[in-house]
This record gives sequence, structure tokens and C-alpha cells, in this order.
Amino acid sequence: MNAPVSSFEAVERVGQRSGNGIAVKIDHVQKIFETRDGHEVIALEGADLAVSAGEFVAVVGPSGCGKSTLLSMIAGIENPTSGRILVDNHLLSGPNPRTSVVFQNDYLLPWRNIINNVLLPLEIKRLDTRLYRERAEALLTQVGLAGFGGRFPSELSGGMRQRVAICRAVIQEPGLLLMDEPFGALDALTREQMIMDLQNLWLRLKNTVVFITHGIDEAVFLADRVIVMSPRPGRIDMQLDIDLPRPRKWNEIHSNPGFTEAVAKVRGRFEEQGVLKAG
Ligand SMILES: Nc1ncnc2c1ncn2[C@@H]1O[C@H](COP(=O)(O)OP(=O)(O)OP(=O)(O)O)[C@@H](O)[C@H]1O
Repeated sequence: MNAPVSSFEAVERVGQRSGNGIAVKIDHVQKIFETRDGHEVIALEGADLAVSAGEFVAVVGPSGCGKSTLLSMIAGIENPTSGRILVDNHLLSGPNPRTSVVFQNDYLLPWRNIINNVLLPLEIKRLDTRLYRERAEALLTQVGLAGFGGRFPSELSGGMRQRVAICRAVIQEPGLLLMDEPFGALDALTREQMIMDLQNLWLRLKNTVVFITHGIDEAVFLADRVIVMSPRPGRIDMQLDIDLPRPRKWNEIHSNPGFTEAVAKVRGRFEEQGVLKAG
């Protein structure tokens, strides 16, 4: 259990578990930014990764190693400088309608009530939102926001607003959900509840998730596989299968030897990288 594995071994194993194909393929991707004063910043260098359909992958890495850049490229917002990204076997040339993104900021529209914020992506696609109201309300109920549909973002706490942003991202049941530190701005108690809510939502949706976080415990708790990146220029440095049974319980997981062993392995890798101090 929890042995470091190569990208393609890991995909094969998860594929065997789920019987699914590859949802995201990152093939020798490099990303170079040019700064305003004309310098080049190599954000990512030769990144290779494959994510199986229905797999929950968490990416951890030191600040500035290119995690958000990687996610933006999978979302089709940024283009790789070299290499290829395929989503559902199609080479990306822009944002994919089957992909949703959740950021650290909720980006709710303050003038729309909660239910109309959740329904926004459907309205943009000119779908009849009346047909989706029930689904939107069910989602809000699932994340503990039953009865809040008529409120406005300014009346909600940060954690509640982030729950709304997640409901908005999954209302169309996206094949691929990309999450960039969605709980980074939340207090510890809210974060804990959100982690559990996300797990429960995902167990129902079973879509592909790429989840970026600074929290090693959060990554190991949620993921089927944890990807550890190297300091910039970011590369995929280590991958760890997390074979813990689900549903996982936050208040019990910390005494599970498989969990503590996986957390220690990721921490150990950061110590070897010099990102964390040992002890
Ligand atoms: N638009 C841009 N122009 C120039 N440099 C950029 C741009 N976007 C990102 N970078 C640089 O690329 C590197 C990777 O940035 P990125 O935001 O992907 O890192 P990260 O791992 O998500 O960091 P953090 O964990 O701190 O959020 C950084 O050195 C950053 O300064």
C-alpha cells in the first residue's frame, strides 16, 4: 500500500480498479512565461501525467512550483509552451464545456441570489433553468445550505459561499472538475466540513477530479492518488496510490496507519526537496 509508483503504472492500476479510460493526459508539458521586464520564467518543465476517468487526483507542491499553471492549462485557459494536453482523448485548444473549475475565491455574482448563482452556467448556455432548479436545490441541501437559495452572497460566510461555488461548478455534472486550493482561505473547522462534503459529493458524481492543495492531510484524505511536484521549474516528482477504503471519516482517519504512512511519505519527500525541515 502507498508505494510510490510511476505515472503509467498508477494509471493502469486505477484503470483496473475503475475499468475506465484516461480522462486527462499531460505529455511532456513545458510552460515558460515572459515577465514584463522581458525575463523568462520556466514554470513547468517536462510534466507527464495521466489521470483515469473517475479518478480523484490531488496535486501538492511548494509555492510557485507551477500547480495553478498546470491546472489552467488542463482547463484550456493557458496554452503549454511545448508538449500536449489531451482531455477525453482530444487535444485541447481552449476551455472544454465538460470541464468546470473551482478557485480559491468563490467569484459569486453579488447581485444574484444563491440559486441564480448556482444556475448561472446553464443560463450562459441558454438552457431552461427552470428544469434545473430542483437539482440546484438538492445540491445546496447536500452541502448544508437547504433554504439558502433566496439569500445573497453578502449574507453568507466565506465557507458557505465556497459551497455555493462548488454547487455551481457541479450543476452540470462535469466530466472533469478542476479545483485550485478551494479551501485555502477557510478556517480549520469549515475546511474539515468542506472536505467531508466534497468527498460525499464526489462519491455520488464519480467524475474525474484534479485537486490542488497545500494541505498534505487534505490531499491524502480525498485522493485516489497524490502527485507531489518538485520546486520550480515544476516536475512530477512522486506519485502515491492511496488505497484507503471510502467513505473516509476525517475524525477517524488520523489513527489509520495507511493514512499516517502516506502523509509521512509526502512530508518526507518535501524534506528531501528542502522545502520542509525535518523534525
Ligand atoms: N502570467 C504569468 N507571468 C509570469 N510569470 C508567471 C505567470 N503566472 C505564473 N507565473 C510564474 O510561474 C511560476 C508558477 O506559478 P504558479 O502560480 O503556477 O505556482 P503555484 O505552484 O500554483 O504557486 P502557489 O502554491 O504559491 O499558488 C511562478 O514562479 C510564477 O511567478
